[in-house]
Amino acid sequence: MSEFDTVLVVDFGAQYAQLIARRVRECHVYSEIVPSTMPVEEMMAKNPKAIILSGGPSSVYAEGAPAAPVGLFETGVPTFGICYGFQAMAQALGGQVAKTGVAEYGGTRLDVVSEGMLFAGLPVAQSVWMSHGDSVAAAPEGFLVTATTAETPVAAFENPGRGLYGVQFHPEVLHSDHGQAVLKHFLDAAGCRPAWTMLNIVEDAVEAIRAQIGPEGRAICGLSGGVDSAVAAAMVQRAIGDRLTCVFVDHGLLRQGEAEQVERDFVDVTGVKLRVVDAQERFLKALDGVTDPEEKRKIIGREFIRVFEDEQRAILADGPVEFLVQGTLYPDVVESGGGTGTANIKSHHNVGGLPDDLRFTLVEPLRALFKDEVRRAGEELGLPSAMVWRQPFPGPGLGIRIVGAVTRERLEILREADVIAREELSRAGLDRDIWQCPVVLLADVRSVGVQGDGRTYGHPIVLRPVSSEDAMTADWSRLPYDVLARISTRITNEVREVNRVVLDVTSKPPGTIEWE
Ligand SMILES: Nc1ncnc2c1ncn2[C@@H]1O[C@H](COP(=O)(O)OP(=O)(O)OP(=O)(O)O)[C@@H](O)[C@H]1O
Ligand SMILES: O=c1[nH]c(=O)c2[nH+]cn([C@@H]3O[C@H](COP(=O)(O)O)[C@@H](O)[C@H]3O)c2[nH]1
Ligand SMILES: NC(=O)CC[C@H](N)C(=O)O
Ligand SMILES: [Mg+2]
Repeated sequence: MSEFDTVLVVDFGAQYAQLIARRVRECHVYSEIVPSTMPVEEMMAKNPKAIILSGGPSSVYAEGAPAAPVGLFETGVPTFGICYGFQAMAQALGGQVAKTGVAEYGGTRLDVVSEGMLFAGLPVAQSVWMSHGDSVAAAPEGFLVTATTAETPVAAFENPGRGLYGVQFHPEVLHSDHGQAVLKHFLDAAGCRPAWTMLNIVEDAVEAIRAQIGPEGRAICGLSGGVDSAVAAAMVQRAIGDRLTCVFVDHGLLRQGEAEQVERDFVDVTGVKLRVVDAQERFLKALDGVTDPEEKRKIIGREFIRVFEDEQRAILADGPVEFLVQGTLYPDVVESGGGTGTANIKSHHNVGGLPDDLRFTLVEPLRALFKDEVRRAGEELGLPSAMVWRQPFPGPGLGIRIVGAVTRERLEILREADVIAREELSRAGLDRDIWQCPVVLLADVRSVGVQGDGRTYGHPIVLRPVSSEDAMTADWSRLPYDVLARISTRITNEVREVNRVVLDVTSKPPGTIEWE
């Protein structure tokens, strides 16, 4: 008998497939992801103790929609359907799935109507995270409906005799109150033993990097001052020492003080070789007049690589550089549409924004991880906590926080508003409470104001404070009113052209964190 049990996550193109796998691993059960197109015999060859069917962007009744793997429910392996997986299970077993016309996105109240196995011992009313437009209208025969919501009469069902369970909500996201307990109940019901332990992420990664780059290879690393690139750089430095050169690109889309922070928090601590490139001119020129978010992202992704190529040539004297290290995380990959059948939500500059003619071999030690796992690795590597706990800032920077074309003047306005928001949030001691607070300039929107007894016709600034664990889902942060008031007053007083400050009160889903 194998030392540990395996759970397969069958991926229907979910945003959250890795998250499900990770939650299973947190229950000390080994888990891996397989595409929904894998034949059942192949799945069975992996000897799974349980199977989880993921969510996905399709509708089960649509032509060409991925179906539950043929023969799966006859194998006797306990199976848990989540969202699309729940709908696919219902359909395959003779239930009904339909578009009810009412969608649920974000936090939703769930009422447990029958405890069953999944909800044993849990509160009858709980808050869960939903993201669906289709619903199970009728459960298959022999299934007990265990939960409902105001809009979804069949929000969970089970048939313990056959080892089949399903929920419409997403137990894998942290915002679902008892999600992890529900998942654990399924794993227990399936007889999975908590015998698997996560091996040391850092040591494994360093070993893999050494093997990939080889004894002579050289690498450059895009270093942004953010936690992901810092951790990736520190791992690579540990693996290949001074054959690594870091490159910080000032693309003109940075916030105030960004460059200084990289020097202070990272270079001083690690002694890594750093080159700072002033590339403002080329980025702003390439972005001139561009308003489409995806186009902006692709341009920024391409220009980053062009800068890295210039650096590749510039340091040729020390020997050729074949490898490019990036702090790519799993959310960057999945949102860029990088899973099997996964929708493209936005092209992250470092994944979906890469040009086709990339002349580097990528080194991405964090590609399967989530931010909080990366932070843990950063602490293990001994990086300073200011670095490890820094709030994320996207690579395309302020370029995707100006809704409209990017100009120097607009960047200046946004930079001034951003620094005020950050100052006030820090002063109120809220830095660790919120995940990040994008400050967005609606450059093509104007509204009427009255300032100094005169009429103004200025732009709105949007505050987007969110709480999150891993950026896959988020909720808007309930900031104290007096902090919001101070930020609003200061921005409208101190930043010319801005006469209105608005608060974004949208969760993710349905909104993403950044506006573009
Ligand atoms: N200004 C920059 N100069 C060089 N490389 C950059 C820059 N901005 C981003 N990158 C590269 O793109 C990768 C992805 O950016 P991303 O913002 O997701 O990560 P990060 O900046 O390292 O961390 P964080 O998410 O905490 O901001 C980075 O890890 C880094 O390799
Ligand atoms: O390096 C990055 N390159 C990008 O292109 C990019 N787009 C979004 N983000 C950051 O990712 C997290 C999730 O953001 P969204 O909810 O907007 O997709 C949030 O933390 C965002 O700030 C990016 N980071
Ligand atoms: N998140 C999901 O799996 C969504 C399933 C399906 N596309 C729906 O909207 O209902
Ligand atoms: Mg960043």
